[in-house]
Parts: sequence; C-alpha cells; structure tokens
Amino acid sequence: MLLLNKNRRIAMKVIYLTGFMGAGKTTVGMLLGEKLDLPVYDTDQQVERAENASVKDIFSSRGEAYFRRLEERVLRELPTENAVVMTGGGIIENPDNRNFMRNNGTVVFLNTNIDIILYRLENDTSRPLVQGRKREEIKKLYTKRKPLYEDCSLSINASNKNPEEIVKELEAVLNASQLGKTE
Ligand SMILES: Nc1ncnc2c1ncn2[C@@H]1O[C@H](COP(=O)(O)OP(=O)(O)OP(=O)(O)O)[C@@H](O)[C@H]1O
Ligand SMILES: O=C(O)C1=C[C@@H](O)[C@@H](O)[C@H](O)C1
Ligand SMILES: [Mg+2]
Repeated sequence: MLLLNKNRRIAMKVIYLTGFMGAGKTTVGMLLGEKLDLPVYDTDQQVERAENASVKDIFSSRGEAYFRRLEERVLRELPTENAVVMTGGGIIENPDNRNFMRNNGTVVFLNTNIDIILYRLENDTSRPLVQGRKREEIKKLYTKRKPLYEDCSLSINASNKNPEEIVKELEAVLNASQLGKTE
C-alpha cells in the first residue's frame, strides 16, 4: 500500500521534487520530509559531497557535462523507497533521468511562475546557469524545460502560496493519486 499517513505506511515510493531553479524544491522538500517523517536528499548536495566542491566550482573547473554525469550517478545511488529527493533544476533534461524517476517514484513538478522565480534569483551568485545571464535568457531556458517538467510529473501550482500551503496541497494530491494502489 502506498499511503502518506506515517502511522499506516508500509512502504512508499520516493517523492522526487522537480522544478526550475528557485522554485522552492529545497524549502518544500525539507518541510514535506518533516511532515511525513521521511529522510530528505538533495541531488545537488550529493554531487557536492561526492566532489567535495560546490556546484558552482564544479561547473567552472570541470564543466557542465561533467556535472551532469555526476548528477545522473547520484540520482541512481539514492534510496528508491521511503525518501523525499529534491533534484537539481536541470535533471529533467536527460530523458534517462526522467524515466528513472518515473519508474522509481512519484515525480512532482513544483510549478512556480517564472516572474516569481526571476525575482527570487535576482541577486543570486551561487547558480552558474543564472549568473551573468539576462532575464530573457533565463526565461528561455524555463520555457524550454517546462514541458519536460510536465512530462513526467504531477504538477503542483506553487506560486503565491507559502511552503506550508504547498505541502498541504502536495499531500492531498499524492494521497489522491495513490488511492487504491497496492504493491
Ligand atoms: N513558497 C514560497 N514562498 C516564498 N518564498 C519561498 C517559497 N519557497 C521558497 N522560497 C524562497 O525562494 C528561494 C529559493 O527556494 P529554494 O532554495 O527552496 O528553491 P530550489 O527550487 O531548491 O532552488 P535550486 O534549484 O536552485 O536548488 C529561497 O530564498 C526560499 O526561502
Ligand atoms: O537548472 C539547472 O540546470 C541547475 C540547477 C541547480 O539546482 C544545479 O543543479 C545547477 O546549478 C544547475
Ligand atoms: Mg534546492
């Protein structure tokens, strides 16, 4: 049975949180993990741990392709049961990653309006794909990726809501989507 009530839970597939940079994956994921009493993992943090370097430094010293290979590897090394996994914003660009997440868990797209995201990212210096880029370029990347986020996921409207409201809605949607399913 896949139930989101921790008192009744036997086993649960991983909840993968996807979405653009700044969408709120880490904020919402931490809260969701707390509420469901599940461990949380963040693929960016796992990559950083594996390399003992920041995402920014990995991009600048080894390049994006190298980062993407590490990202693909850590995704596969993480638990595939009873966990919340927050993913890097670009993880869905790789179709193998989308299939992996779809096959191993419930994929949730945190759908946050691009204007809110741009506001949040305005003074960011930690995200290599934001730094030095014009708003229009970031918007273009978002537009290119949006169908990929939507492709594999349950979509949650995360704009103009506080993290608690998003988690509440997420729990309701996940419970509804899992009703009647048994394993
Ligand atoms: N629902 C929300 N309402 C208001 N602010 C939020 C909300 N969710 C997140 N934030 C704020 O937006 C910023 C980005 O959030 P967060 O780091 O959780 O995004 P992310 O999706 O994990 O980004 P990244 O892809 O870069 O890891 C943070 O400053 C966070 O406090
Ligand atoms: O959107 C992206 O491609 C990225 C998002 C971040 O989470 C990091 O994974 C990295 O900065 C790349
Ligand atoms: Mg994050």
